[in-house]
Parts: sequence; structure tokens; C-alpha cells
Amino acid sequence: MIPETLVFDDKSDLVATASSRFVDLVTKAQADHGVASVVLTGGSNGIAILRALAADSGDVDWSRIELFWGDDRFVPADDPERNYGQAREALLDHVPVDPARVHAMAPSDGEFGDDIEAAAASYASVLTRTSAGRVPHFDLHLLGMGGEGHINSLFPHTAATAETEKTVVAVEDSPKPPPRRITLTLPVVNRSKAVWFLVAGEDKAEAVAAAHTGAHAADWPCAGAHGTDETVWFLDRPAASRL
Ligand SMILES: O=C(O)[C@H](O)[C@@H](O)[C@H](O)[C@H](O)COP(=O)(O)O
Repeated sequence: MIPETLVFDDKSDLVATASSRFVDLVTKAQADHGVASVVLTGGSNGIAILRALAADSGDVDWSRIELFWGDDRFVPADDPERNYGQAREALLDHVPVDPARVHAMAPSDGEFGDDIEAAAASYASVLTRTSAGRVPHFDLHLLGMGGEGHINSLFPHTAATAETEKTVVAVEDSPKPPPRRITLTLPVVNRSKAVWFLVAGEDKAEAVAAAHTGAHAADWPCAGAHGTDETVWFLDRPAASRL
């Protein structure tokens, strides 16, 4: 399916449109099948959207949304680098989510202690437990992207990006600090009905162009992520400058 590519004059327009489309998508999913499932991302754009939703989320019923993370840093629970903590502060502390439906990845001082493999395996079972024993088809997977094309903690030329079986893997040597992370893999990202890339800045332009011209996921992991119903690129002008 051909991706939809939207180019905005600035980041605030990008965030405003993505958050309003988030409200539309989630309210439709809730009307259609009761509980919506959304995978959140870290990064400045992902968090900016959560802040916008904290201010205005229309008719979204926050008690009927399962929230997951595409990746997180395997750090202590109160480490400010944790994507979960940033999402809590930006959105989850301000809306009536059902705590039983908020599925954070384990911190390094949580129930699995420092055992990152056990923490990753446990998250894989969270995915199936919340979806009647199957791997979920998320309604929406939000993705930030790095300049070298990484999404979640899937970096170029790594085993995590090449993974074809497991839904969740541990990353011990991320090229971007901190080195230890837990991430969803491409096979599960690609079960999402909608995959949205939230990308701003000239340093992302080469990766955006690569993804739009059929690059290999090993080289540019962003090129390997697609929704089953829609793939949308939300770009500012500098990020779109090589298209
Ligand atoms: O895990 C990380 O190190 C970051 O969270 C990273 O993956 C980030 O999401 C992207 O680099 C996009 O970041 P921006 O949205 O700030 O461009």
C-alpha cells in the first residue's frame, strides 16, 4: 500500500494534525470494537503529541484504550530517560486511563531485576495476554525515527532489526545510549493497522527519502515498517526536503 506523506510548515502543525487524527482514529476504533490499542513512542514528537492530547482529546474514552510501548530504555523506574515516565508526565497523569490497560516495559529495578531477557520475554506474553492469546493487531503504532533510520530500538544492521520470529527482543548494545533497551520487532510493528511516523528536522531527510524509495530494512529500519491499513508519514519541511 502506498504511504500517505503529509508535509507541514512547522512542527507545531505536524503535532496538531497528528493529535487530531489520533482522536479520530481512536474514537472510530472504540466505536467499532470497544477497546482501542495504541503503541506509543518516545522522542520529542511522540511526547509532543501526548502533551497535545492531554490538553484536548475530544471524545476519546481513555478507560477503553490499551497502551503499549514500541521500545523503552532498560533503566531504573525513576530514570528520566524512560519513555514510560515521559508518557506518564505528558499524558497519563492527566487523563482517566485504566491502569490495568497501561502496559509499560519493565524497568531494570523492577520484578525481573537486571534480567533484560526475562523482561523482554514477559512483554511478549503481555502482548498475547491482552489479545486473547494471539499477537495483537494494534489499531495504531506511533513511531519516531532517528537520522540513521532507526525506529523503536531497531537500529541498522542489528539482530533486533533482522528478527523474524520473536515479537519483543532485548537490545544490549544500542549504538545510541543508553545501551540496554527492550523493543518490539518489525513483524509485530507490521501487524498494526496504522503505522504513523512522526519526523521533524533536516537530519532525518536522508532516511525519509530512503524509506520512500524502497530501501532495505537492514540498512534503514524505517523502510521496513508498514501498517496493514495505512502508513502515514507526518513530516516537517526540512525532513521532507529530499523527497
Ligand atoms: O530511544 C531513543 O533513543 C529515542 O527515543 C529515539 O528512538 C527517538 O524516538 C528518535 O530518535 C526520534 O526522536 P525525535 O522524535 O526527537 O526526533
